Amino acid sequence: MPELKSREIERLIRCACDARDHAYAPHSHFYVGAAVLLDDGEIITGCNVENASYSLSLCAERVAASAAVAKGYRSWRGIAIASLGGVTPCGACRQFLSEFGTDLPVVMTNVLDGSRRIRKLSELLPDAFDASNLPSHA
Ligand SMILES: O=c1ccn([C@H]2C[C@H](O)[C@@H](CO)O2)c(=O)[nH]1
Ligand SMILES: [Zn+2]
Repeated sequence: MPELKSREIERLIRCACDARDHAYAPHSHFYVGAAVLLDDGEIITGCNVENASYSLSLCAERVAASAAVAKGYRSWRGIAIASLGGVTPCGACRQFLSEFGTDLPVVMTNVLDGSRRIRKLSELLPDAFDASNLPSHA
């Protein structure tokens, strides 16, 4: 994928794997890390944060994305997700991420063997709901 250089992908994956070490997942025991690459090369990470009231749990992707926004960064070059099996983001996260760009490259890594798949967010969520669907949109 032209937008990300291979050394950037490796760095992003490493950060997502490191963030996964902080995952708080005492209920599912499914540990996930995510890392967002910013335009200036900085990387911001997140992990899943579960709750005894299950539906309050936060996915790693949304934690990382929100942390980036909270630091003032809304323009990203890519996101990596590290998990057992290299899972794809859930539907809620696809929608959440699409707010900030449908072209975003999503790197999904299996922590067991380092294998990865890369897809554009628009491939994972075609025809996303966006602001143009709102009545207030000009
Ligand atoms: O892409 C994914 C898929 C799942 N999870 C989390 C949510 C929950 O804490 C646990 C099990 O679904 O994994 C993520 O963080 N990202
Ligand atoms: Zn999710």
